[in-house]
Amino acid sequence: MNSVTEKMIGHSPVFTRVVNAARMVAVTDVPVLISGEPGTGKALLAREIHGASPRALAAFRVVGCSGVDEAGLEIELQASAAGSTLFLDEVADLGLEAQAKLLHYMESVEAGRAGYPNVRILVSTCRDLLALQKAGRFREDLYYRLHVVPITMPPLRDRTDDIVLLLKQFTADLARRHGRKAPRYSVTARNLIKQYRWPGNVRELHNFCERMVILMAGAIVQTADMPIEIRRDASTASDSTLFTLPEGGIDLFALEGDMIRQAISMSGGNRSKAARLLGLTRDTLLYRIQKHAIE
Ligand SMILES: Nc1ncnc2c1ncn2[C@@H]1O[C@H](COP(=O)(O)OP(=O)(O)OP(=O)(O)O)[C@@H](O)[C@H]1O
Repeated sequence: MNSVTEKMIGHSPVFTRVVNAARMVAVTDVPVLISGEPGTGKALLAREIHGASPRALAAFRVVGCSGVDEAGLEIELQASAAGSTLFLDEVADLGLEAQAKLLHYMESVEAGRAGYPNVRILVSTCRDLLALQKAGRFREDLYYRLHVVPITMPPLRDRTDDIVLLLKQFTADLARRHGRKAPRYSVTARNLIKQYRWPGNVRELHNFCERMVILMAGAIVQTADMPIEIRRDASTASDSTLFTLPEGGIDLFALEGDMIRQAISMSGGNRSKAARLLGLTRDTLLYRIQKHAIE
């Protein structure tokens, strides 16, 4: 049996937790509800759960639910063979009648009714299913039937530890696929990549790597070679001026002392907390407290 981690790249704690949950649920028959923003890897995880399950040798069928009505769903459900896995992508796009059909199907499979072969259901959504359920747009009974083991794929901005790993792996794989020499990244370009919020998540990072492999094969990617949205995001996030120096200048030493006093007071005298507020290590803060002779 394959491991769930085989194709899924990531080593951040939040990602590892997801993979561990997927590994545990893979060996069972229960439905899995995979939520998360677009491009976070929901479909890939569903495929990996199937691949790590005792059903790995049977079919894995994907049905995109957008535009699928009750009759369309019925056809898809009937086409699923015993022992296979059916992945319903964007399940919240099913209308209420189709939802009723799915619920009835899942209940019938679970009860082992004649004409209902043993098919495992995995679903994904990028919507807030609970909110839809409360708004009357998603059946409550179906919600709870699907909600046995919910797994939430974290957005890439919450697993920044994985960005460089994904960048390296995607670059190497895509360079091989396109028969190009992999580009390398300057330190500043790499920092921009780490700071960017990646609203399209792993898919956006993958597309970016592909673009760079094609356009910058064998070269060193500099800031100027990066897409405008990545440069713009970083300039608003970190490169922008934090504080504008007045024309008459300032007393930097006094300002530093003042900031340290404020941080100590804000943290109720806790030196570690104060250091965190100032983005310093505790040792550096203690050194500066001494330098400013702060009590
Ligand atoms: N952890 C990962 N390791 C390697 N590749 C990944 C990972 N997560 C996602 N990908 C890749 O990113 C792309 C988007 O993933 P996927 O289609 O699974 O996302 P999704 O959440 O289902 O997106 P959508 O909601 O838009 O359908 C795919 O090419 C997938 O192979």
